[in-house]
Amino acid sequence: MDTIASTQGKFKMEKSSYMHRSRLHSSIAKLTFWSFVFICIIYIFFLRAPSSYSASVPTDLSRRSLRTYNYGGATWEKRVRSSARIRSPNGVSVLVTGAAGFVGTHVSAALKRRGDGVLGLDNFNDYYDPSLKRARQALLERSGVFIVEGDINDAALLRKLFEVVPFTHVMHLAAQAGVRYAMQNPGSYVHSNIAGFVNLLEICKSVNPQPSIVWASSSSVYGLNTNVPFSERDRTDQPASLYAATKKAGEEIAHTYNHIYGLSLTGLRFFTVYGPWGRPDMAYFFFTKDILKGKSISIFEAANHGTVARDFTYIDDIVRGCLGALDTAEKSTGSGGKKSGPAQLRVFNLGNTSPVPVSDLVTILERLLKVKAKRNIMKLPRNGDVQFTHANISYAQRELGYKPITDLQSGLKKFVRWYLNYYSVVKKSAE
Ligand SMILES: O=C(O)[C@H]1O[C@H](OP(=O)(O)OP(=O)(O)OC[C@H]2O[C@@H](n3ccc(=O)[nH]c3=O)[C@H](O)[C@@H]2O)[C@H](O)[C@@H](O)[C@H]1O
Repeated sequence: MDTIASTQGKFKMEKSSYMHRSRLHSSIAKLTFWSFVFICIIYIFFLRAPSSYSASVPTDLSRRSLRTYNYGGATWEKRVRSSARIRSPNGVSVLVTGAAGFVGTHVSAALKRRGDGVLGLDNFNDYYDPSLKRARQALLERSGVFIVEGDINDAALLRKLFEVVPFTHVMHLAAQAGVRYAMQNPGSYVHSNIAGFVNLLEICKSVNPQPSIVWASSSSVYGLNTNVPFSERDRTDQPASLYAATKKAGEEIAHTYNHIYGLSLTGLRFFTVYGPWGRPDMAYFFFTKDILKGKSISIFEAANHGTVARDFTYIDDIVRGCLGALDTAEKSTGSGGKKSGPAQLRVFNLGNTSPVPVSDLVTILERLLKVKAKRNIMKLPRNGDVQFTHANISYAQRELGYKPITDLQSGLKKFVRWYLNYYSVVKKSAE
């Protein structure tokens, strides 16, 4: 054997021509066989895959295309069940969408702490640094919360989750956030805040039992409203940004699903939520980063040097509001996609009731960071920002027992402590 392989020359070639031919045939047969096996494996792989594989159509407009996610299988189902298992006598089982997000992480952790079953869902998109989302995921994992990686537009995945766990509640926090980014990427707002929300509601209305749903609306729905403080009864038909318009659309969509299918729906209008593990696209967060780097920050002011202010609300207060909403949510009344009676439909402001000018926020940060900011005062750009927000929270106080207790100074102190610690650890581990 090794002489044939190693010897060159005419004689040897002639002598071995039969063997060559037979080897050639056997090689072709082997190649055909292995190609067949390979094609079978690819075929089986795609057949077993959830519908999101075939639905994966990336578009520039949406940015949030349905990526390929892996789910299914006995081990995966076991993790899902274990995460969603209720561990306290009056506990509930909650599917938290956007669980690797800022509010989602805090709400998931709080639910888990009190013994509720919690399963997270998040698509880990790159709107802001996904490594922060991964760090939040790791934090939740340590407390026993599993986050399934997937998109709320993936109907097959949502159906599968409800097959594995009959969730009593959905805390829907997955969304495309950010007021100003809507001008850069309008499609992502439609994809997540409208199409994604409708997809989720379609699943919720058809499963049995239907869950009760609490979801994140936004203070931005008040848009150009000038009544202060903003009350749930005020008009919300003048959104100033596409973000606000999609959240307002969400409120109307919620009305429809409540009306037709008997889904119990509670919308929460969050007012500029801030705190540890926050969102890097928000002003308090990137101001902190830029002040520490000695970079100048832009502070917006309205016409005629008008003050721009926000009703900044601390994350722990928001979490209490979310839990209050879940705890007072009544059951949905439909089954098999049909309504059998009127169901609860609510919208609440969750704010702090004390607006603070953005320039004061910067002064607090300067004190906490012990660094003077390089302030660049500029005109409020016409890209969706409103001049001020101010929540009237009496309805939430009455119905949910909501009572914010954190002023901006104390809340930012906790944020800065977290920020310095988190980024020193990240920096150290990168060295
Ligand atoms: O309540 C909400 O529903 C929304 O809250 C948040 O939006 P906003 O209140 O606009 O927060 P954020 O961007 O932190 O700007 C804070 C302030 O800084 C001012 N601002 C901003 C940037 C800048 O460079 N300079 C500046 O002065 C700016 O004019 C503003 O006055 C969420 O991002 C949004 O997803 C949504 O949840």
